[in-house]
Amino acid sequence: MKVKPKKSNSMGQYAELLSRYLFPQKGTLVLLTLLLFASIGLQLVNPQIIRYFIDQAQAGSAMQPLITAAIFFIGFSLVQQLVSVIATYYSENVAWKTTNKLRVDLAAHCLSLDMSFHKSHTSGSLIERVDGDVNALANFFSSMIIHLFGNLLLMAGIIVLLFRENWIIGAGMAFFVVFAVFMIQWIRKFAVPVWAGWRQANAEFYGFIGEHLEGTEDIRANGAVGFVMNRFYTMLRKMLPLRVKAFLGFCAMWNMSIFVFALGNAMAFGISAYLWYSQNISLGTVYLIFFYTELLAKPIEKIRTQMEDLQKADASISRIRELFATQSEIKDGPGVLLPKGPLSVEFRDVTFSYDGDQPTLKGVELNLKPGEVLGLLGRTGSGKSTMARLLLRFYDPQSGMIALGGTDIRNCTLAELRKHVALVTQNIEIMQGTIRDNLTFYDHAITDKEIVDVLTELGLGSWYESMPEGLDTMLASGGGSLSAGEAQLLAFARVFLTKPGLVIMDEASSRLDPLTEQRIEKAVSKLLTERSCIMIAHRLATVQRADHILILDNGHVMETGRREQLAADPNSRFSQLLATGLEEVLV
Ligand SMILES: Nc1ncnc2c1ncn2[C@@H]1O[C@H](COP(=O)(O)OP(=O)(O)OP(=O)(O)O)[C@@H](O)[C@H]1O
Repeated sequence: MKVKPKKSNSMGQYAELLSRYLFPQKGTLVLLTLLLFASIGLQLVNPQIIRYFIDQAQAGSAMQPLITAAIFFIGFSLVQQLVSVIATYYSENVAWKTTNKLRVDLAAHCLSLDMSFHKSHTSGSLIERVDGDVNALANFFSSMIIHLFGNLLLMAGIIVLLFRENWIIGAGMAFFVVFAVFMIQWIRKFAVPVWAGWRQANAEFYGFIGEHLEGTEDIRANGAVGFVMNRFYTMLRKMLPLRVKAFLGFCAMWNMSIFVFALGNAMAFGISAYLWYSQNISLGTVYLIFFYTELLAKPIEKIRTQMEDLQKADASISRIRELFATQSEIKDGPGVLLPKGPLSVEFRDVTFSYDGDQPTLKGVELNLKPGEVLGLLGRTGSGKSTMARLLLRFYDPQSGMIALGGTDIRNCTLAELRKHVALVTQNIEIMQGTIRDNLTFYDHAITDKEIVDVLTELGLGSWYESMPEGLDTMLASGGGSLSAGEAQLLAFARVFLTKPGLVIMDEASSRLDPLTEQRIEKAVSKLLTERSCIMIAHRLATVQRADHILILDNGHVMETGRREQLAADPNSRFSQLLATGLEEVLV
């Protein structure tokens, strides 16, 4: 897996992301910008109406102009509310559509990455990327740019209008804006790091709870509940001072804002009082100045939070770009198609290592004819599952070649290869969902009749009939509602439905009850007809089905040959295994 070097986010990268995800929404963006202008205009106009109202009332004017002004004021206020509701609707829409597209792209990219990537990244960290970081970008996409620009415009509009009233109040309030931004930024320097510390402690705490809830069975079985609780209390104790500090920091920020804006109001009142006494402005204008000063608080606060969001978005963009830059080493081949029906399997001098250091498979050779069954034997850790992983191209060997139906598997696309090769492992994943979804993996091309036929054929007919809602019956995550045998048979049913040419089966090594074993034996017989099969065998009965035997020892082929021949040769390792009993020797 290659990771391109990380670069800091330049404007170009922002532009790239915006043009790719936001540009398709340009119509809505134009509408949002227009709504924003309308909202700014309405916010600036309303105080002017109040000023007019006060001045007219003070001058003892007739009722009619006052009523008209009041109606205009109410009308504009209502329109402003309406504009803000419509703008919220559209900005949420843009945020959802753009981030969803990004989420889909990231999820698809993660799924396309090879196993070494997934082994080195926990599912939690991927969820954090695909959802957490993308959520952090929602605001960036939906409104940040427009609102940042809009708030700057509103602030500039207020200052310009104040200058229009009187240059002293204009200059005074311009100074106040600079002072307020500086003070709020200054106090943030102290408050933000304590918040970051608190969030980090929080993330660790939830990670701890999640991990230990998942491992509840092991913790109880090992009598470790007391130790875990001890650690839990220790973490809580460490969190208290962080929480107190974080809230004090928050309080300091909040109080600083109130203090700064109170200073602003005091200054506005002071200047207004002076101008009013010197008869430079009317009482209505005093109110106008007060109103605009109050209105100034909003963009200053908003610009501050938007700058914070921009910092968060910047970190998320870096992480998302890094993930997109991670490329899978397992690439689609030119697209050669595999033949239909049972596939021959060939390993030619295959050497493979997970870490590029100690080889797990060394010079492995195998020749299996179409429709034959290979019994793959070897001690735990000898490399049996690794051979299966190479056949599905979860990894590629460092040297040698693997062919199916005479085609080098590196020449097929991954989708084509995985359509023809099915893997049934001991760990059967049952997802929370209907029986249908669990069997078809959401492939709507598979009909209900096909599914029911396969279930009946595998001896699951009466089990299926007992399901209250048929194929729509929900199965619990992890297959809690199924017996081990039923779960195994459902895994076989999945394979039957995909109709592969090669089945790789990692046989369950644990003993099942005789009845279930019998059902599984029958199902395996059906599974093997008209298919090639590689069976990682743990039971004598299974080995008896094999045409060919391959025994691995520490990544080497220790012995290989036709089963009858090896069984007949008293010196072969296989005949010794048969004599001793497979389970005792191999497991
Ligand atoms: N993802 C991995 N990264 C690094 N090493 C691995 C990885 N998977 C397996 N190995 C190592 O490769 C060797 C072979 O593992 P493999 O799973 O193929 O053995 P196996 O014969 O199938 O064993 P078992 O019968 O216990 O399943 C082991 O030493 C194992 O520790």
